[in-house]
Amino acid sequence: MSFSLPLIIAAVCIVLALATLSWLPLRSWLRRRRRAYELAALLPGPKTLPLLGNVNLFLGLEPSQVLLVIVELAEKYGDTFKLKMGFNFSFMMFKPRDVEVVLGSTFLLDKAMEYDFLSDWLNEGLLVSGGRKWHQRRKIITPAFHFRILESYVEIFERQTRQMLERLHQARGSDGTNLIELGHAAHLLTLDVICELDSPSLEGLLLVISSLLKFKHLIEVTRDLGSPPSLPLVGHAHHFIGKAPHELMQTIFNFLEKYGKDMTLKIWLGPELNLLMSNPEDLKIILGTLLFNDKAGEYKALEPWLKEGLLVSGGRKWHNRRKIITPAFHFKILEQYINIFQQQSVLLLSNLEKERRQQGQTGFNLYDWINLCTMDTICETAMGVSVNAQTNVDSEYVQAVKTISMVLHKRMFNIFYRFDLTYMLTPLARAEKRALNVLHNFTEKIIVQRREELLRAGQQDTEPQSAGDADVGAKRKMAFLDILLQSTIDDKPLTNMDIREEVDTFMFEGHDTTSSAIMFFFYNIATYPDCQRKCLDEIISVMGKDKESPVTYNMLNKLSYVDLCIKETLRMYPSVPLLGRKVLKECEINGKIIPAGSNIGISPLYLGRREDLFSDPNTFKPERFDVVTSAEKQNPYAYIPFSAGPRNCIGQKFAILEIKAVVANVLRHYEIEFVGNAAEPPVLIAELILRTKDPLMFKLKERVY
Ligand code: HEM
Repeated sequence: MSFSLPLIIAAVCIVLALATLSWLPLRSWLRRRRRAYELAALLPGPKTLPLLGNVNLFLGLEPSQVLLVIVELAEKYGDTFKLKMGFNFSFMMFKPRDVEVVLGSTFLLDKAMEYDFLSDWLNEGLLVSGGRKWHQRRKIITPAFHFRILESYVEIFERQTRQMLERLHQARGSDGTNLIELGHAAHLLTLDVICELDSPSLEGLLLVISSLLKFKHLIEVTRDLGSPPSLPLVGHAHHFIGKAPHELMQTIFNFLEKYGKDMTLKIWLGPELNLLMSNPEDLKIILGTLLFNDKAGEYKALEPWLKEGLLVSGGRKWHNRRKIITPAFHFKILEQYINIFQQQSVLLLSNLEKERRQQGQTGFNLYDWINLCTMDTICETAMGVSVNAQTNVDSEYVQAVKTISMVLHKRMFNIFYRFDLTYMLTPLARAEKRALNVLHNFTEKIIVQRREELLRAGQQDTEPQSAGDADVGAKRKMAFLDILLQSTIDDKPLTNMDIREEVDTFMFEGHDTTSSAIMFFFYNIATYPDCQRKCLDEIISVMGKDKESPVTYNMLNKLSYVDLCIKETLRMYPSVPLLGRKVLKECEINGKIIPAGSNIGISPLYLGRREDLFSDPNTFKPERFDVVTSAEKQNPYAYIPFSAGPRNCIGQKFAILEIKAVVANVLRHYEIEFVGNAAEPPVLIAELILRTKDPLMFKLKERVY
């Protein structure tokens, strides 16, 4: 058999090209192509040619004939058929019901490939752009088409029409017999009109007018919503100025009780409209659908650290990321983490033991030790390395996490730090910059290292070889980081920056929340000793009397009474006391008009303490969550410590397992006693994470059994 030279060269080129392509993106591309072929096979369509597909049907046709061919094909193959243009499928849809689904969808917002031809001229203008960019632009451009603004254009339409008529009159000739091309004249008219509208001064004016109109509209449509007395210009801001952090939340809750209508309260902070909504029926729409998927302005403070990570991002970016991160929380993966929970709990116990030995009469504050434990845990599970926070509190990374958490709280809740311009001049801004440097460098280093290890190993499930940093100790399985390193979006692997956003988001969202929950759990069972006893009995019956035996996934799943106590703790003390969403499009929720541009605030804390939703809400009653014995039926949108719906907490199962592992280990060793007045509930501060005004102090008594 003999081969010709061009054939051999072609074969070598193909082999080289395949070898240079990284296997992962190629595999994912092939998977997508296979899926596209499978789905396309379900639809009718004309026969295809190799490589060309159906391109031959349109070759050499005049534009007017293209439409005729499509109509003919529709007659032959029905309302929905496929065309294959080269390697890509196009689906032609003529059924109004299908068209409604496509055009009404919030996901199918990106334009077809054919629009790429426009991008040299229009770049990423409204017509061509997609995702977050399209979202933001559409929002600011929409008011320019308000009817009041359109009204001001009528004069231009009128003037330009008069000019066109003049041109037509001349073209008609003196005897009126000349033929005129009306289409061309109309084209010139619309060109003149649009150029006139496009002038920069008009743009500025439009912006001012549209802002005023928008503001007026906000006032009009929300007139019927309940609100406390307001002042001109400041709105309701004066009610909050000068209030201590713990008074702010109480003030809002009091207003809701007094002025709220249908459990909704309207608060104007200057020109900013905030709606506090707490009717579970409304929350079903807000949290249960993807209509309100964008986060409120307050989340901006998180962006310097988390950039566009899962917690902060919106639109398509959020959707793609959520899809690829979800498998990282599969129970098979969580099971691998139990060892880490156990090892970190043992370190916590040794720190608690040191404190216990010198606790004195006033006891000590458990929170800081718990917080270091949850920091170590999330770091090791998300990145696969330990920062040794519990044994090395002074580590640069640990200090940077603490600094940034403090900065975020201040930026979100202190008016002095709210505005970028004034904030930049404060020492806090400089501290934030230094901390961000440390955090970002650390995460980046781990990602680069792991990427290289994966590349070197040439397979996807290797253990890391070394961490190579003074702060970085043990090496673990890295399901979360590995999943991100192996994922693709639109056939492209995630960049180091993309991955850093998500790893940092886990670091932020995954440790303060859990430590707050563990601290309030200890507070509750310390002030309800019967519940503490029941927890201990259950722990001993599931895990035995050997205090040192490690917890397992199965054991944790059997701790059902502990589970009820965690649920009840999160009802009374939800770690995230307030959530916020931004309304992008005016809508109606159960009869209330919610205007575009307003913020929606939702408080899991307020909902959890409402008497009409939870009987005797200020009493710790874990049994209320027992589905077998309790008569109390929980509304899923009234109990929302992990939020609800498609954008709920992705880490909730992880969090519950971690809390159980820590409390089971601590309760086996110590009886927990609250030092303070148990009859006086702690004064709460509802910031980014729920905390108490004064530290909760505890004494630990060694258990002997
Ligand atoms: C008791 C512990 C926890 C509580 C009470 C909690 C609560 C919440 C809440 C209320 C949200 C919604 C936030 C919003 O809409 O603005 C949320 C989102 C999120 N949580 Fe948690 N969380 C906990 C632990 C964790 C842990 C351990 C992780 C990671 C391992 C985690 C990762 C996330 C992420 C990534 C999001 C954003 C999800 C998205 O927007 O799609 N959380 N969490």
